[in-house]
Amino acid sequence: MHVVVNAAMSADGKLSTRERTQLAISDDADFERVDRLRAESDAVAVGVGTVLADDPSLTVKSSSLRADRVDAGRAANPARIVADSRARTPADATVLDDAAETYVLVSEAAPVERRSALAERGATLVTAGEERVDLLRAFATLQDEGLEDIMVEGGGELIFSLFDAGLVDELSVFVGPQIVGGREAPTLADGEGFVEAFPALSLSDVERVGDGVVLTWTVDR
Ligand SMILES: NC(=O)c1ccc[n+]([C@@H]2O[C@H](COP(=O)([O-])OP(=O)(O)OC[C@H]3O[C@@H](n4cnc5c(N)ncnc54)[C@H](O)[C@@H]3O)[C@@H](O)[C@H]2O)c1
Ligand SMILES: Nc1nc(=O)c(N)c(NC[C@H](O)[C@H](O)[C@H](O)COP(=O)(O)O)[nH]1
Repeated sequence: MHVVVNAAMSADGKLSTRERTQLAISDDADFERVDRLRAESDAVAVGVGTVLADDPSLTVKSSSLRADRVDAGRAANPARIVADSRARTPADATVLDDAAETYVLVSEAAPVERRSALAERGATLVTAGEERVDLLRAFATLQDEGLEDIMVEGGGELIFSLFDAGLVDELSVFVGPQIVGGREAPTLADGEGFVEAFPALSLSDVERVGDGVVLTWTVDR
């Protein structure tokens, strides 16, 4: 399995505002790069915080990239993965529509009626972990399902946990030309934070995009 985290942050490192509502940091050129990354992936993953804040579709926007996938014998859109310990994904969330297959990763603590509601909407549930999703186990199950190339779009809570679990192979970040500020605003890696054994990165690419820059690192092992 190969896991790429991709996100967009302001010049001061924020993924959105202190109100945690969706904020377009990427410009059109960067959203096109994100679309190409999605099109290359078997699945696109987010945390339920992002589903609740943004209601994303996580589909490939370019019809020619979707057609290329179909020509290659793949589904038009990559699968979608939502890490959702307590099955809080709303039944009417866009990620549950029929544009792509959707896996919801839940813990044992997810209420039965919430799980049933998601299963009724066609989601495939993967249960791993007691209170919180055990990402190592859940991702092993996804690999058994044939998902090899995973793109993670955020948010900061999920990204921190994936680094903590040693699951990230590559990180690409668009750093955009604005200041957002706010000590409560989400950053690239939130969660508890590391105080030692910081994941170390090696820079593999730097690309100017408009007034921003895309930084790509591989994660040292
Ligand atoms: N700029 C960007 O690239 C970008 C990308 C995605 C999200 N966002 C923004 O980020 C914010 C949402 O991010 P967030 O950090 O609040 O939520 P998140 O999307 O990271 O989701 C966190 C949730 O994931 C679930 N989860 C399950 N297992 C987990 C585990 N092992 N570790 C951590 N979480 C686990 C939990 O229920 C948790 O509440 C929104 O404001 C959104 O707009 C920005
Ligand atoms: N690359 C990127 N740049 C941004 O400026 C931004 N705000 C996000 N945010 C990621 C988040 O998951 C969004 O909700 C999805 O990018 C929406 O995806 P859709 O268009 O609904 O498919 N991602």
